[in-house]
Amino acid sequence: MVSNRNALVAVVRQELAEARGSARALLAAAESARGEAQNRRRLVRDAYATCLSQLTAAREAARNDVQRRFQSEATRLAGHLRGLATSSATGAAGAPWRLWSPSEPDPGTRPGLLRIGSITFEETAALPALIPLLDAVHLHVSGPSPQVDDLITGVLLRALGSIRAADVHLTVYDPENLGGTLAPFAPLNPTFVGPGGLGSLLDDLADHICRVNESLGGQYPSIAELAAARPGPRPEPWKLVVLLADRATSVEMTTAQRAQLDRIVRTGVACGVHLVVRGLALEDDPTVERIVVRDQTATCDSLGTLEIKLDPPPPPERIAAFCRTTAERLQAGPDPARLADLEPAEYWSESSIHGLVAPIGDSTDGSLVEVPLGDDPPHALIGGPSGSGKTNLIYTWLGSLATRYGPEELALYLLDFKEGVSFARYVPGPRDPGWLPQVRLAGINVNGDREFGLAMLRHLGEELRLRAQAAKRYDAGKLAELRAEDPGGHWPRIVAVIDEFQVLLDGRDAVADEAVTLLEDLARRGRSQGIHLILASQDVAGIQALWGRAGLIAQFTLRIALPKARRILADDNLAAAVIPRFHAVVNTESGMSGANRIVRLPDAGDRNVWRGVQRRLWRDRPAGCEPPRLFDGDAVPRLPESLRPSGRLPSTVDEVGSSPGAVLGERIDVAAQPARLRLGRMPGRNLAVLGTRTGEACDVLSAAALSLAAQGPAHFSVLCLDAAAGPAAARLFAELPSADWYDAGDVRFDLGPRDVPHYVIGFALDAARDPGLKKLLSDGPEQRTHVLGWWRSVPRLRDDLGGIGARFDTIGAWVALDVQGADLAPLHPRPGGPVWYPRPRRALFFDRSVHRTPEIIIPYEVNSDHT
Ligand SMILES: Nc1ncnc2c1ncn2[C@@H]1O[C@H](COP(=O)(O)OP(=O)(O)OP(=O)(O)O)[C@@H](O)[C@H]1O
Repeated sequence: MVSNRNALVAVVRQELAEARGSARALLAAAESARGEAQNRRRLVRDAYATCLSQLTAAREAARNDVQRRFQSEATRLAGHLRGLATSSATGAAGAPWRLWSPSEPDPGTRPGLLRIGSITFEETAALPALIPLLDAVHLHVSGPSPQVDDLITGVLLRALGSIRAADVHLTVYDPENLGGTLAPFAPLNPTFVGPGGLGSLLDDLADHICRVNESLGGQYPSIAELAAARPGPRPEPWKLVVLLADRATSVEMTTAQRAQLDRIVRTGVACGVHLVVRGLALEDDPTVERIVVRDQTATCDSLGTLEIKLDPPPPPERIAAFCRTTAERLQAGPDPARLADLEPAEYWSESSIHGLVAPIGDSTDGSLVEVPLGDDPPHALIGGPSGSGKTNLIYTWLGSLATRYGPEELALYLLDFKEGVSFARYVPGPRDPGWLPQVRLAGINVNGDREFGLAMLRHLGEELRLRAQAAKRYDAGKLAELRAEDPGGHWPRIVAVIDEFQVLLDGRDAVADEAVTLLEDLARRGRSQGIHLILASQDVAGIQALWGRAGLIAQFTLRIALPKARRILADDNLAAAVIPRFHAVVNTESGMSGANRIVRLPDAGDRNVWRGVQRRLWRDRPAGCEPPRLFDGDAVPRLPESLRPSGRLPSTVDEVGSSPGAVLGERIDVAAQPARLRLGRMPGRNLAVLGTRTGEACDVLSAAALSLAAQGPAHFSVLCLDAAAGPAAARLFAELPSADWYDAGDVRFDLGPRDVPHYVIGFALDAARDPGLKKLLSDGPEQRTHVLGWWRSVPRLRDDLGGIGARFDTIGAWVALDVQGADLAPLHPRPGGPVWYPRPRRALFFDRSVHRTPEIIIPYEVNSDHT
């Protein structure tokens, strides 16, 4: 029993132990499963956290990017808007008060927008807040009175300051303050309307609108039509009507007055009537811009919900100064026309067949004054003391002509004897390669070179001859007939302007005599051939040559006198003495009193303004339009490449011409031709260059030698007997294809005959003191050996030719530099020597076989460094 029990106990124990063991195993498995689950949970949590932080970073980055893009877009947009705003409200319409001053509107432009404050948009820098007014809307302003009045004051000043004073009339209805609200504008003489005056004011405005509308064709244009309309002169000044209504006004307003007001609102803008209203309701209309003011901010129709931070009102002293100067200007009459006002509607649309008509300014009533040139009057004389505006007048006239008549209709020859470059603006320059297409020739810095004036007159004389011949062929009496008979011909009217022409005619010399004769011929016969002269001078009275030839002066029936001009008008015509600055008297009847027209001249001096016009004309130039010939008295011409041996290498097969021409310098003529000395096989065909200017003497000799070398096979002997001429002589020697060199240690003149022409180029030949030279001079030319030598004075040349009493027969040609005319007497065909006053870079050239009198030439610059 006991053992059974024990056995049972043992079994139970066993089972219990097993059960406990498996329970423990189960527990352990459960524990490990739990650990694993916990581990997994931690991993998931970590992954989630990483993912979350990555997402946050990505979101941040994306947001930053979007924000950055937004910022830059907004800044860019704001920049565009600012640019747009600046160009829409330029000058007085947009400048801050601190920098404010009135500004002139550009011709042909419509009024722009006006600044009233600034707007800030999404952290961008503030943009100007602009509103329209003239030619666009009426303004209705509501809000607290002082701020509204400040805003209206600012708007008025901006509007008035950005248009011409004469183009607007201001009316102020201010029953409460009797005009005191806008008192600073009083100097402008606005119409102030007091209490009880509103009804008649509205009636007057309605009548005015009717009248203007009828003059516009009876159709009130819409705002869109107004904006699209071509800018043109306004038929009437704008009427800017400020209605500062008090409570009584709106209470007492009659139905008829309300109806008139509504009519004005609907039709006023189209007819230039603009209301600026506070204290009165205006009916809804597209032409009403409403501004609602709240303390220092406002909103307006055209800017939607954007809040405007209002500008402070303009400082009273700005308004006072503006009104004072504007009132003074108004009293002085309308502003003179500007150069741009003289431009035609379309360039080059006029024909010059019957003459040239162009405005040069306006009269005091604002109408343009036109000046004719043609059969009558054919020529013009302009006079006025220095500084009275002659150059300005010529600029104006030329500008007016050049915009009307194209190069087929008009050719200009311009010469200025002043020390200056007035006409340089019409020719190609370093800053502008363009030119005025009608200009055929321009002379600047000509004051020392009267010969160029003569050359131009000769050229015009030749043109006159050609035209007369053509006219004869076609049996035509005047240019209009010639052009009708020969429609394919090129017969523009020629206008030759000579400023300070007295320089050309001054002095009793051959130049003055020939110039007067040529002028007389041109003045007499040019009329019918379409050649017109415009002569300007500061002292016409002093030109004896002119007054001595009544026939000449009688042709100049068009007279233009600037203030204080003498002798331009008839003796009993005193108009020039009394006209103010920048005015002129235009008289087409030789200055007779009773035929005066007073012109106010525009300011044509601004080179940049002119450059813009000229560029447009130049772009439209006809194909083949050559640049004008420019003669600049201050410029030194370079020896053309074609006249150097490198330009044309001589070859032995080339024929040697019978008399090659040595080029000595540039002739002072219209074609800028080289002056040549023919060196034929005849006695005396030698050249003496005379004077002490080493550089120019070397240039003359070098140009001569190089140009000879360029013409065919030749041999040269270069003699250099002066160290100062050494570098130039050496360079010449190096450039000549066939040459020998001699210097002080090796002087030889017993040079044997050669089978090609032989030229002895002698620098400072007077230093040789060698009797062989005399023989070479006399015998050489017939054997085709010619001496081209430089002697530093005439007596030294004489010594080489045999001393006192020597004859100069062997010197057939000479070029004198700084040698006085009297010293040249022995070499001159007429006793006393030539009239010659030496001046730098000018030489007197005489060739016995072609010249009757010597001619002035400009020695070429051969090497730019003068070595
Ligand atoms: N109509 C004008 N409006 C404004 N300024 C002008 C006008 N005419 C001339 N001027 C100015 O007056 C000055 C002298 O004018 P301009 O050079 O034309 O005179 P001028 O008679 O040719 O003098 P000068 O013979 O001494 O050269 C210049 O500064 C020029 O800009």
